[in-house]
This record gives sequence, structure tokens and C-alpha cells, in this order.
Amino acid sequence: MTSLQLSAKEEMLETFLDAAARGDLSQVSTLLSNTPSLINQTGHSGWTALMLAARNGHHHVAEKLLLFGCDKFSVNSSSQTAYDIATFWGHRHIAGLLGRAADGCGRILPGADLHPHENYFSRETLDRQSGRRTDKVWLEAKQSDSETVYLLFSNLSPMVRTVCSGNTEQGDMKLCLFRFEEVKDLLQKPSTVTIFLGIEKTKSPSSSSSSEKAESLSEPPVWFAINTDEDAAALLERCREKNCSFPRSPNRDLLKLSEEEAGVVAQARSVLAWHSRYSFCPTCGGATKMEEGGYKRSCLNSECRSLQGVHNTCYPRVDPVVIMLVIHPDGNQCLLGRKKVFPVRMFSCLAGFVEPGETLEEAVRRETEEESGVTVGPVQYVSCQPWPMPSNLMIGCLAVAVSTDIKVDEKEIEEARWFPRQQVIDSLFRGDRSVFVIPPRQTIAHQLVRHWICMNSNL
Ligand SMILES: NC(=O)c1ccc[n+]([C@@H]2O[C@H](COP(=O)([O-])OP(=O)(O)OC[C@H]3O[C@@H](n4cnc5c(N)ncnc54)[C@H](O)[C@@H]3O)[C@@H](O)[C@H]2O)c1
Ligand SMILES: [Mg+2]
Ligand SMILES: [Mg+2]
Ligand SMILES: [Mg+2]
Ligand SMILES: [Zn+2]
Repeated sequence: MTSLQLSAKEEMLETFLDAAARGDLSQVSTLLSNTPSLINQTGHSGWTALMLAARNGHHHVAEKLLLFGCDKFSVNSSSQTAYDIATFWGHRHIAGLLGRAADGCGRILPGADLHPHENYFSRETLDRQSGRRTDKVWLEAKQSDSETVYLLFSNLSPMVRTVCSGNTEQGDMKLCLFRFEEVKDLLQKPSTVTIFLGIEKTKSPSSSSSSEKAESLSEPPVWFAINTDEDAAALLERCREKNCSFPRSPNRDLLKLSEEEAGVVAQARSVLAWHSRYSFCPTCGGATKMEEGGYKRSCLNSECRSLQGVHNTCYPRVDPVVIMLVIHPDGNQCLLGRKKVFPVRMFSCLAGFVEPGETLEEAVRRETEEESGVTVGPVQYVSCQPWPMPSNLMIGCLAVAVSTDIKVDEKEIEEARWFPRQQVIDSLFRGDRSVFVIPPRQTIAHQLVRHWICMNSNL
């Protein structure tokens, strides 16, 4: 083989890898059809096409490469598979594609059977249809539609019934769903707050049969949530189901819902909580009225500054919180802390509210330093989680420490420690509670720790 031929081959390989990295599906397909041997080859970076597609979030390219039979278990010089790369960069749709347990990935990657980075409270089962919020006529018509679904909240807790599914995805609690006829008297009461949540997402047309297609011509059901101050016991009698209740401890009880229902509750509870806390205008203290299906409050005082221009006081709040898993400079230990209120032996990631005029990276560094005395260098975003207690957005990061001495802020943290990887694996995968207990899987703290362990699972 001449050197000219060799470089032509190399050039083709680099073109192929570049197409995968850019997400150019048609070029990837053409090159593979002509030269199937390209599929698992690595370029000078030591990365395969699948790794590059996984790095840059190109789902279609990853799918095509798998279809052509590429090897998803090959590793780069840092011993990362394409799955590890997709997970690290937060491309959960690709991680899901690569991590399906059926083909043995679960054996290699302990977390592969759990949707990576699809955090609890984050599944969107409703299409929010924000454009409809200003359409009063449509909203009113939908409120009395017999297909419309209502969730009933009392004191910001949704009515649920206890079930024993035995399946963590399905949950041990189910939302009680109501129809217009069952709640129409509540809708008339001035103290009731009713918000529009969205319409049920339709299934993809290609997967539906012809009878389903005819059905889908009518609009899918619309969902609303109601918060009422009516007597809770009387409200429970409205439900046809048994074992109904309004959970007393949202922090604990709302974690028992299915992934789908948790997503709806995250949205509903945060917006309802905003209405219950912001009934007066933050600018002039005047009375306000609800608008836009519950996504706006406007001041009734015609002189109020908040009526001129756009003001964030008129819209529902989201409070950003950084939550970080701080990794020791040796790469093999992580920093976890415990608050006095935590259950015995539970340690979690450090967390704190982002302050005005602060970047996420700075908030991670400041809160870590305040709470543990540890100085942090590089910060990497991983994934986020709506946390409706009442309306936090937990922004999950990995961070690397540049100092290791711990000095806790005793006002907030009782103890913080470096935990070796082995102890974390024992607690996370073997359920060993002798050293420490990790928060439940529904928390982003748990998922960050899992992410760190899985990232390095085949090192
Ligand atoms: N889902 C999870 O895995 C997870 C884990 C840890 C914490 N959290 C949530 O993150 C939140 C913040 O964490 P933290 O308590 O460590 O924060 P933090 O370290 O900033 O300390 C909290 C204190 O900050 C002050 N504060 C500043 N802005 C605030 C705001 N907008 N709302 C309330 N208090 C504010 C208050 O004095 C409060 O006591 C907690 O309330 C908790 O609900 C969730
Ligand atoms: Mg904190
Ligand atoms: Mg703090
Ligand atoms: Mg703080
Ligand atoms: Zn006002």
C-alpha cells in the first residue's frame, strides 16, 4: 500500500468522524454504505464516530451507527464508552439509547437501567400550550368540557390515593382525577384558585391505528388544577376512590408518585404556591387579579408602576439553587454533608440558593466554601430538577476541589466528610447503610452521586 493510498484512507476516516461529530446524518450514512469498515475506527483523537455523536448530542447519528452494528462498548484513552460520554455531557436521550439494559449494558453500567438524568419531577406529560393562556373563551369552554381533568389541591397538597404498585416507576400514590361536574361548585367560589396546566400530549401519529387516528381528531383532554380552602375532610368525600388523602409532608410524600404524575404536580404545586404567597402586589401592596390561566397576576391599582412595561413581580417565581457533588483532587472521593434535620446517617450533596448577579459556577464555589471551607476549581453542569418545595430549580453540577481541609458552617451543616468511592458504591448499589445513607433516587443529589460513579464505572 502506498503512502498516498494510506492518507486517502485516513482522510476518508477523518471526514467520516467529522460528519458524525457535526451530526451530518446523510454523509455518515453514505460513507458507511460505501465503506462499512469505517464503523468502529478511531481517528487521531482515539474516539469512534459513536463517541463523537454522543459527545455532541446527535441522536439520529448515534441511532444510525447502532443500526449499522457499531460496537458501543469500545472505550477511548480515558476508558470512557460512548454511554459514559453522553451521560457526562448530559445528553440523556443518547444515554438512554446506549444504556438499554436488554443487551447487557446494565451489567457493565450499574445505572444504565434507570433513565439517566431524567430527574424525578421533570417528566413533561402535558403540553403547556402557553399560547392558549390568553384565550379566555377557549379556557372557559375547556373548563366545562366533560373530558377535562381536574386535580384538587388543599393547602397546596394534591388529593391522592394510596396504591401498592410494587413498581418504582408507577409509584405508591396516584393522583385523584376529577371531572367538571364533580368540582363545578368549587370553581364558583372566590377563594378557589384554578390554573390551566396544559393538554395531554398526543402519541406519535405513525404509531396509532386508523381508529386511534379518528379519535385524535378531537383535541386531547385539557388539565386544570384547583387549590381550595374548603374543609379537607369534606373534599375527600367527593372522591369515588378509597384510601384518599392530602399528604401532610410534601418533601417526603410527593416522592411516592409515578414519574408522569410527579411532573404534573411539580408544575401545578409551584404555580399554586405562588398564588397563595403573592396575593398582594409586591410593588404597591394593592389587590391583584389572576390572568392568563394562572400564569400572571396584575395589580388592580391603575396607578401602579407594575402596570407599565413587563415586571417579574407579575409572573410565577422560580428560585435557582445550585447542588454540587464536589470531587476530591485525587478523583476518588466526594464531599457530602449532613444537616441536623436529616435522618440518621444520611449525607447529601451541598446546595444553596443562587444569589442575584451571580453565575452558577460562582454560586457553586461560594456555597461550597461557605458550608465546608473547601475551595472549588472547575465546575461542570450535569442536569437539573424542578423541586416544587415550593418552586426551586435544582441545578446539578460536578465540581473539582482544589483544597481538601474541611471546616463546616455549623449554622447550616452538622458534618461534612470526604467519602471514598468504595463506600459510595457500597451505599448506592449494595444498600449498605453501616457507614452512611444516600438520599432516595428521586432526589437530584442521589442522581449526581450515581452519575459520578457511573462516569468512571469502567475505569
Ligand atoms: N432535590 C434535592 O436533592 C435537594 C437537595 C438539597 C437541597 N434541596 C433544596 O434546595 C434548597 C436550598 O438549599 P439550602 O437550604 O442548602 O440553601 P442555602 O445553603 O442557600 O441556605 C438556605 C438559607 O438561605 C437563605 N435564602 C436565600 N435565598 C432564599 C430563597 N430564595 N428561599 C429560601 N431561603 C433563601 C435562607 O436564610 C435559608 O435558610 C432547600 O430549600 C431544599 O429544598 C434539594
Ligand atoms: Mg446549603
Ligand atoms: Mg448555604
Ligand atoms: Mg445560601
Ligand atoms: Zn401594584
